[in-house]
Amino acid sequence: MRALTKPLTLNNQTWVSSSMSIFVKTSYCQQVSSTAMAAMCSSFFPQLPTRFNGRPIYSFPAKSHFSGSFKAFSSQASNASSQDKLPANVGFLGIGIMGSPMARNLIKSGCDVTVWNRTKSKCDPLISLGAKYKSSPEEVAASCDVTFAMLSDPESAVDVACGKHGAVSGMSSGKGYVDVSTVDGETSKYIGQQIKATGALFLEAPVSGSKKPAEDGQLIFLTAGDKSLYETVAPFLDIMGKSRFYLGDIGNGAAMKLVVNMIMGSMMASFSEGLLLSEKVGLDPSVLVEVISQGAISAPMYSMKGPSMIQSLYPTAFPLKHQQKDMRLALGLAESVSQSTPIAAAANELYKVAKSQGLSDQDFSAVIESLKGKLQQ
Ligand SMILES: NC(=O)C1=CN([C@@H]2O[C@H](COP(=O)(O)OP(=O)(O)OC[C@H]3O[C@@H](n4cnc5c(N)ncnc54)[C@H](OP(=O)(O)O)[C@@H]3O)[C@@H](O)[C@H]2O)C=CC1
Ligand SMILES: O=CCCC(=O)O
Repeated sequence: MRALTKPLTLNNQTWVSSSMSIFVKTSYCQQVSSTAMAAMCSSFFPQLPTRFNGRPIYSFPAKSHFSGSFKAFSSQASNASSQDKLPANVGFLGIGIMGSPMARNLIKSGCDVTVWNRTKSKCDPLISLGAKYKSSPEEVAASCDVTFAMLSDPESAVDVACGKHGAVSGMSSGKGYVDVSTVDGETSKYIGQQIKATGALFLEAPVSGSKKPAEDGQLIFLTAGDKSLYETVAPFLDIMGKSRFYLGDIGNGAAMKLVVNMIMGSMMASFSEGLLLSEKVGLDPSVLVEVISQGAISAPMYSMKGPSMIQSLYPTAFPLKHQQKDMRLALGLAESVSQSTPIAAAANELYKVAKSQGLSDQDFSAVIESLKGKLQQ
């Protein structure tokens, strides 16, 4: 089940996503049978539509007493045929903070998953859950219908896809490669060209959402590339995520992701300044976090990260080195179209300072430390 992103017209009525209503779709990975769900919904809300694109949907008020493992239903969801043609084997390359829970959710949903990671030991928990292991990206790609890759940066994404014993060597017609790493559009296009030269299909699909949404299967996929591969892998995206966007040509998914993370990086830098300023003028920064949470600039990020930042604790969900990489790539994107981005440029400098302070592997909220350093000088 996933959030409706556009109005949906059914039975001559328009249904929109709001705090009042969500739509529910049944799928093979959910824990309540469609019959049971249909019975519940028609019993409580007999006036609501029950089919979309030939598939059953169920709708009920979001604040009702229903709970469980459902996800919001998107107007961008695939049609019935895409879910009828589930590829048999799924590969997953890159078992880091994000790759590990994403692959785990695929395994737990009953998919036949084969994993590889540069540091093999990170695969062990997944192997004990039933995953297969291959000793190179090439072998994973050769043995799987669809292979996902979740790697650090452009360099590692290219290396794992196109390097020696890379995924490209195992690809062929009928297969698909889905790169969910955050990279720039040029890198994505390069990887896409190499994959497509083998006859396989390519989709870029970076994600919005961090460690916890990855664990909860609540990521937001920003996809672009081969539409037929998008349709084919939609069921897998729905296991790992709560919504998905198909944005057209390769590069658009990467660009969307970089713009989102550029905004996020600037927000975190500004929030850091505010926390430190409040403290310096004698205010309680915890109260600042509470005040922000009740107003128009409220964001989950502030409420989640603020309390630990006040204690100078930065448990890693999104490594600072990756946020700085995204700022750098976003600034490159802006440069390519002569768009002025002075706020992001200034924030990027703070992330660079934080990296030089040895904070690369801390959470990106550790950027606040770069400002403490300046204040002490
Ligand atoms: N963490 C987050 O909140 C989010 C991260 N992202 C993006 O997802 C991607 C992965 O992030 P995350 O999981 O947090 O990062 P991690 O640093 O935890 O994982 C990075 C992965 O890339 C692998 N890797 C790095 N360099 C190489 C290389 N040269 N060759 C082969 N493998 C390599 C690592 O292998 P090894 O284990 O051997 O080091 C690891 O599997 C990044 O692009 C990030 O920007 C996107 C959304 C949210
Ligand atoms: O790329 C990382 C994104 C983190 C998030 O969306 O919370």
